[in-house]
Amino acid sequence: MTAPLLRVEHVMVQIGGLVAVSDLGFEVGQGEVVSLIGPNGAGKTTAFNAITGYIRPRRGTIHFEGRDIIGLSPERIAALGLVRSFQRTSIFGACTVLENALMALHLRGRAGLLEAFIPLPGRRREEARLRDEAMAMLDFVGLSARAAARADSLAYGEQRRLGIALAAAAAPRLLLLDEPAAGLNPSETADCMALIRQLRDRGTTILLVEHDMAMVMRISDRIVVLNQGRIIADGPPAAIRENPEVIRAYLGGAPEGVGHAAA
Ligand SMILES: Nc1ncnc2c1ncn2[C@@H]1O[C@H](COP(=O)(O)OP(=O)(O)OP(=O)(O)O)[C@@H](O)[C@H]1O
Repeated sequence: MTAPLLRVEHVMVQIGGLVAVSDLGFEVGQGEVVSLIGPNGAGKTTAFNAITGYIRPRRGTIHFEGRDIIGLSPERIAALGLVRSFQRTSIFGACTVLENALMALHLRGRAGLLEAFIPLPGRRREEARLRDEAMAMLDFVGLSARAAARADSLAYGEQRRLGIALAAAAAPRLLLLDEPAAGLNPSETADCMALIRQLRDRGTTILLVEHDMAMVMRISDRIVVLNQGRIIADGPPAAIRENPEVIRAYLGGAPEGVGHAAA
């Protein structure tokens, strides 16, 4: 058996005096789509922040491709291939969709300072190549027809897709998506699911936090359930749906669709 891409063990995070996550432990294997779910305040965002280097855990270990990443900066972690989705706010609204895509490719570091030293014909070739790559990326997320539009003129679902495309531009090994379907209508959610599947098929492993249970049940290979800062279940959707502790955790004002009792 190969080592998991991500291994989180006994992670404890304190925010102020409060224990936001008490004992987090789960793995994400290469090529999987794993969802992290749980009622409000369960610790999902905190877990994402710890994995991506925005919060330092008090205890525990986080290994990415066998390497301990606790203490590394978010930029360093991203450079290793563990990337978090850009939120809608990180899209430059006043720039065109294509310009946003080009900026994401530049940030990836292929182009950049070095470019200034390339002789002009070479630079033009490099620019044309990047443009082609940016267009291919927009085509991939179904936005090539909108390339010349200002990003803030896109519909909400399109902006979310652009956000995912910008994160995917880094060609990450593991992509963390924070509520990719939030605020989307059913047809936009279907597009978002198709996009996640395409990313997985291209070799990107996906870990997502999502409240849309219908989507989580359909898209996940495995679901990790957090409640009050600890893991209460970890397994394939069919097992999670039937898990009494999960159903209990969600009863009383939880997202619809977990388990038959809550449905
Ligand atoms: N900046 C903060 N200051 C104080 N408490 C915080 C902070 N961030 C998180 N917490 C607390 O830590 C716990 C876990 O919160 P977290 O945001 O990780 O949960 P979540 O599962 O992402 O919730 P939601 O689904 O509502 O986004 C909660 O009790 C929350 O109140």
